[in-house]
Amino acid sequence: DNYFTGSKDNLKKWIGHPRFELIRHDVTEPLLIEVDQIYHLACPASPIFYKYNPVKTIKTNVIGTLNMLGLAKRVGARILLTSTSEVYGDPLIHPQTESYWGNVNPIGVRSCYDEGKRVAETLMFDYHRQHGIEIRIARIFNTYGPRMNIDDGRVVSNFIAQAIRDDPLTVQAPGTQTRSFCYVSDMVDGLIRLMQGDNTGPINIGNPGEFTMIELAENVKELINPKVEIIMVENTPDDPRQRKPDITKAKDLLGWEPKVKLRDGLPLMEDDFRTRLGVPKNK
Ligand SMILES: O=c1ccn([C@@H]2O[C@H](COP(=O)(O)OP(=O)(O)O[C@H]3OC[C@@H](O)[C@H](O)[C@H]3O)[C@@H](O)[C@H]2O)c(=O)[nH]1
Repeated sequence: DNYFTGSKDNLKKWIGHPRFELIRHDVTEPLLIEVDQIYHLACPASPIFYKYNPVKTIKTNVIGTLNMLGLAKRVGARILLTSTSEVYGDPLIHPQTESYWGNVNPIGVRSCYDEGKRVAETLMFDYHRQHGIEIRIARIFNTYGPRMNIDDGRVVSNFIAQAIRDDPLTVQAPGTQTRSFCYVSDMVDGLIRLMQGDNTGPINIGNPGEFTMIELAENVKELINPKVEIIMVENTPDDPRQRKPDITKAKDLLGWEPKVKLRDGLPLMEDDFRTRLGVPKNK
């Protein structure tokens, strides 16, 4: 981790464990270690963070992926890339299947991330075809859960922190745009199955339960703070209008299906946020 968005606090309980090693490193620099498997997850994933230094974001996706593929080639490791639902851009087919090539703006403010991940997928397949590297590609859909950075900026963490702090929930206009939210433990289970299985992917890993941002705000209000206000604020450019994974491949090839529904996952995240913010439930 280079700790650009991550936190050592999240790993406190593992530090000192004989089977755990933490290295401060940035994947845009080469890394020489001995490994059997590489989960290449490095890249800021929240739009506010990946847009903060777009040149660095694209370097992470291109040079970082080249470095990790170089490592995989040198030691003969299998490598898994966490790609993203953002490779579908503002999708014109719904739900999104892996065979859809996407509708992406190549010069927009999100391009450092969505085009960056598209190049990362290309590099993975070129190393596979040219050098016989064993690859796995997951296309992750919106994911949430405990231990997310409270100021991460993504919608679920924003709404939960706002509800706990009695601040208005900021729905970005028009509020009818949709997302499908996957709980973190389901995501981890999907990634491990993909790594251990025989399929290169790309495979969508996400929860097909689809919500508008207004519906998400209403759920957070009802479950966490019925008195909180919901307000409409300005959106950012190129915000995808709809997003929902087709998970037929994940079900058929990995035997994977998400278990945690949004209304069960939100309170688990609320508990963690309340502890870290120091605001008990019945304040
Ligand atoms: O406070 C907020 C924040 C966000 N939103 C809206 O919520 C929706 C989701 O926004 P987020 O910032 O959480 O995430 P996005 O879907 O834009 O991007 C994410 O996509 C999938 C992953 O690859 C990444 O985690 C991230 O890029 C957007 O429509 C956004 O306009 C709000 O309504 N209010």
